[in-house]
Amino acid sequence: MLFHVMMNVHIPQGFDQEKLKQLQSEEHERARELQLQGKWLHLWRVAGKYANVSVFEVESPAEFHEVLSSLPLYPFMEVEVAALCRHPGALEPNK
Ligand SMILES: O=C(O)C[C@H]1C=CC(=O)O1
Repeated sequence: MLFHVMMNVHIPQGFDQEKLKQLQSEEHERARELQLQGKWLHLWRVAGKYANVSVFEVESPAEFHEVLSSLPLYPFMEVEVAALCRHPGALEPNK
């Protein structure tokens, strides 16, 4: 199953900068793992925002939830999700 996700990260004002750096480093490591596992197919920065557009491929909505909530920055994210399916006009079977 494919999921399109928009993640907006909101760090509370005055949040400890060292703790933030640590969380960001853990987040990058987790993102790396998920990309290497083939679950995080696309990861794009939204220009000018602390936000990304991503596409995940997972087995089920339950796995998707597990993956997303495993992200260290998840508690600071506003997330918009759309489940994807193949478009009949798409030229190639795409992921
Ligand atoms: O920077 C972000 O958009 C937040 C998060 C998503 C992947 C990652 O490494 O950090």
